[in-house]
Amino acid sequence: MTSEMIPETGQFVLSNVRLHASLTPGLSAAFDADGFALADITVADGKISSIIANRRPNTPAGALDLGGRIVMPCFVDGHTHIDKGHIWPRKPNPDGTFMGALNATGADRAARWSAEDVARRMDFSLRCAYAHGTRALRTHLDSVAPQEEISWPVFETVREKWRGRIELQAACLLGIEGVRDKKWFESLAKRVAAANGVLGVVTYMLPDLEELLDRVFAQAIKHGLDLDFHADETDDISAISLKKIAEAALWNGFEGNILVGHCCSLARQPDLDVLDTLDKMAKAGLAVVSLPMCNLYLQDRRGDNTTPRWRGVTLLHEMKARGIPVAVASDNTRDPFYAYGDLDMLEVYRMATRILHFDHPVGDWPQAVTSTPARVMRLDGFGTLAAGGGADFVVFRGRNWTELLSRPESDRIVVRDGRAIERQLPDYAELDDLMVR
Ligand SMILES: O=c1cc[nH]c(=O)[nH]1
Repeated sequence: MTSEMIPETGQFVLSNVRLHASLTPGLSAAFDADGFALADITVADGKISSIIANRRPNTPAGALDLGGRIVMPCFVDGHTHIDKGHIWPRKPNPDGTFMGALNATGADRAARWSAEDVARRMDFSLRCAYAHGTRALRTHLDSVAPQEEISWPVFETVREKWRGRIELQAACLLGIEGVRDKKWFESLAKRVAAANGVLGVVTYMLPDLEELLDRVFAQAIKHGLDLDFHADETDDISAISLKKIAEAALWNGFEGNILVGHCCSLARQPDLDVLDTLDKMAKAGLAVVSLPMCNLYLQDRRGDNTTPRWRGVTLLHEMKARGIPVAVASDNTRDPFYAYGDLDMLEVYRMATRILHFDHPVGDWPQAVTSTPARVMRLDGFGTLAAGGGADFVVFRGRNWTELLSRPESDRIVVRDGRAIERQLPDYAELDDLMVR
């Protein structure tokens, strides 16, 4: 089976495909212990016209027999930084630490992030994401003055260019002390609202954290914005800004969506404190995105050649058990916060399975890279496979979890609007002129 075998137009049937229960809400079939069932997908004019259980001993005439290959809906990547992506060759992290990342990125941004530089690196990142099968992506945009005046207009142009291929959202990113400048923060919130964006800040412990959070919530309410936080990206057990966000959401009566990323320190805190925070998060309706690859890279790195002793990720299983929506996402790619990555959500899922134990049982963890981030991003119909929905899916070679998650699946077939797309990844050399030191 190759991409050329997918018809260019009209109606076709993909028979004997393996679908997961958590991603096919309308499918009535005998799912096995791993959550899979064999099915037939009919595609007509770019949409899925039916999905039915495969009960036939023989492939129906004219259908393509996929031999039990796994088919998943296109991915939704809910937390990325495509404004930073691919600066590593000109600005590596000197020691692999969080502070090393912050300082290196700040210096690079001030010196190099022109509109052209940001636009070209964003486009490069999106071509990677698209080729790997991503259909929607939220990026944070460093919005420390004066960068917001450059990156937001670039983002709006890039979003238009990519409409129909990748649905793009952006959230502003700044340390929460930036909110102390009320006038500037209000102007940023207006800019974000005008661009249909999401209001985001990075939270850590400050004496006036509660007051600053109230200002963030006030601006979100005033401008009708959803919220997206980076919280407690540290192993410091005294970092409890996640709990403060939940409390602020409750006392401000916030009704929009709130996504919180990282939340690393929670995994280091005593059980009773954790339970209290989880209760408040569930009550406040927070959703969480964990960034397993970036957390593994940055957390527990002391810069002294010692071996890391924890995985850096937050308590996703405990959150999920409380009904808190949980997702995983790419985060940074080839920048000082993470030296690697290619916006490949299958890689993220594979790494999450290993780091976070998305197995034994697999249950509905596949939703963490598909329908859960879609819900948080208010993207109806994304991240599931259903009759009437778009024919946007990825055909893998793997026929079970161990086959799917053991190889890179570089030859996967990505179908968008019923057609197999060209999956050529951009050449790094394209960015060489931007990487001169
Ligand atoms: O780009 C960023 C900023 C903060 N934290 C991250 O992990 N990445």
